[in-house]
Amino acid sequence: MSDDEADPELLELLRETLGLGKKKAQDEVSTDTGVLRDAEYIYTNAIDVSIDMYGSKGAAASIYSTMQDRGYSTETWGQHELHPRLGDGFSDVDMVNFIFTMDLLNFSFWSELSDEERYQVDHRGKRWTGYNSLVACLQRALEEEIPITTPKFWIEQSCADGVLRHVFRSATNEEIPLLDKRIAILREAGEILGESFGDPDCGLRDEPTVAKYDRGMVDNGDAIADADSSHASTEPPQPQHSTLEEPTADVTSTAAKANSSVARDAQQQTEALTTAEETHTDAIPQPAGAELDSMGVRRKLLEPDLSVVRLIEKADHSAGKLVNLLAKHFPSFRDETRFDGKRVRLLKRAQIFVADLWAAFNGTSYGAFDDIDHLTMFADYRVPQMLRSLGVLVYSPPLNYAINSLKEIPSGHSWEVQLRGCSIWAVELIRREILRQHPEATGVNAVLIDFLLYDIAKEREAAGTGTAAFHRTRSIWY
Ligand SMILES: Nc1nc2c(c(CN[C@H]3C=C[C@H](O)[C@@H]3O)cn2[C@@H]2O[C@H](COP(=O)(O)O)[C@@H](O)[C@H]2O)c(=O)[nH]1
Repeated sequence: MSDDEADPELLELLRETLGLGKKKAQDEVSTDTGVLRDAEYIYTNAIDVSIDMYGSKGAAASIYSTMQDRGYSTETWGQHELHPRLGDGFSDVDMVNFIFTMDLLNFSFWSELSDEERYQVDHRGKRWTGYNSLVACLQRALEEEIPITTPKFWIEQSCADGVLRHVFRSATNEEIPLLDKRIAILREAGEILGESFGDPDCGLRDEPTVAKYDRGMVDNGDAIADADSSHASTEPPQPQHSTLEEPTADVTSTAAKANSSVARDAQQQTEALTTAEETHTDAIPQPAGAELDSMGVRRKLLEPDLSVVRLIEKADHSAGKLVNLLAKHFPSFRDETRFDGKRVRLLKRAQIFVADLWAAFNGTSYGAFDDIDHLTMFADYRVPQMLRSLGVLVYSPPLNYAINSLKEIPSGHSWEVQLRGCSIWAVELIRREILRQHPEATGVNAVLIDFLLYDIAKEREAAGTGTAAFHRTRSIWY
C-alpha cells in the first residue's frame, strides 16, 4: 500500500468511532422475516392446538389435486370479480395503490349478526360481505370519483371523516367493524408515506415510526387517540439524502396516466361531492370549514402518488425485505406479539400485501420477487377454519368448546397466538408433503396454498356446506 493511500483498518475504526459503520448496519433491512421460525416455535410450545400428521397428508393430496383440476395459479387472482385488473382502466401505479389500500384495511370483517343484518355493501347490483365488502367499497368510491386509493388523499383536508364514513357505508344498520381504527390507520399510513416515501426532494426517513399500535394499546383505543392526534401533528420530514433512484421511464408514463386519472378524479371529485350534496340523500357530510379547495385538491393530487411504488422499489425485488420494510415503517403492519415470553412475528397483512402484488402482476413488474417462496400462510381466521375442517388442526377440549360456543378470544391471548402460529406451520408441512408426493410441483408455495384454502372456505360458506366454526377475535392485525 503506497504512503498516500488510507489504511482501510484505520478508516473502519474512524467510521466506527463516528458511528457511521454501525448506522449502515442499522439501515440494512433483512430479507428474512423470521415468521416461519416463530411459527415453528409456537407450534413446538403449543398445548391447545396440534397438527394431525394424517390430516396433513390427506390435505396435501386434496389441495394438490384441486390445484391441478383448477389450473390454480397467480392468474386466478385476476379472475376475482372485484379485484382491479391491469388494462381495466388501472395503470401499474393505480394497481399498486389499490392493493396497498386494500391490504392496509384487510382485517376483521366477521359479524355476530345474521346474514341479513350483518355489515354489507351494495355495489354493481350485488351485496358484498367480508373481505369482498372492503374491495367493493374501494371500487365503489373510485366510481364515485373519490380517490380513496391515493395515499396523499388520506391526509388532505378534503378527506374528512365524513367522506371516509361515506366510502365504507353499509347497506344495513351495522357499520363496518372497527371503522374508527380503519380511518386512523389510513391517516397514519398517509403521513408515513408522505414523510418517508414522498417526493424525492423531501428525503427519506429511515428510523422506524414510533409504534402507535402496540397490541396492548390497540384494543382499548388509546392508540387511536394517538394516531388521531398524530393526524393533527405534522412534524416536518427530516431533510435527508434520498437514496432512491428516480422512478423508471415506464412508471413516469404510467404515472402520467395516473396523474391524469387522479387529476380527473380530483376535478370530478369536486363536482361529484357538489352533486352529492345536491342529490344524494346520503350526501357526503362535510364538517364546517372543510369546503373543497378544488384548486388545492387538484394541485396536490395532480402529481401521481408514487410513494408506495418507492417503498416497493426500496425492497430490491425481495418479498422478505418488503415485508420487513412495512413492519419497520408502519405500526399498523407490525403484527407481532409475545408467546411463552418470546416476541413472535406473524406479519399477516404485510405478507398478504406482497402476495397480492405478486399475484396481481403475475410475478412481473411491481410483483416481481426473487424470494416469493419465503412468504408464509397469512394468519387470519378463515384458513385456520379450513385447516380444522380438513382435520389438520386439532384443538384441546377447552379451546374446542370456546370456539364452538362462539366465545370471543381476546387479541394477544395464548389461544389466538397458538391458532395463528400453528396454522402457518401446518401450511408449511402441507407444502413440504406436496413436494414429497410430487417433486415436480416446485411452483406450489405457501401463498398459493393459502389463497386456495381461503377460496374453498368461501365457496363452502356460500354453499352452506359444513365448515367448522372460526375463532372470533376482534383485531386490526388480521
Ligand atoms: N389467509 C388469507 N386470509 C384472507 C385472504 C383474503 C382474500 N384474498 C384474496 C386474494 C387471493 C385469494 O384468492 C382471495 O381472493 C382475505 N383474507 C382474510 O380473511 C378474513 C376475511 O374473511 P371473510 O370475512 O370470510 O371474507 C380477513 O381476516 C381477511 O384479511 C386470503 O387469500 N388468505
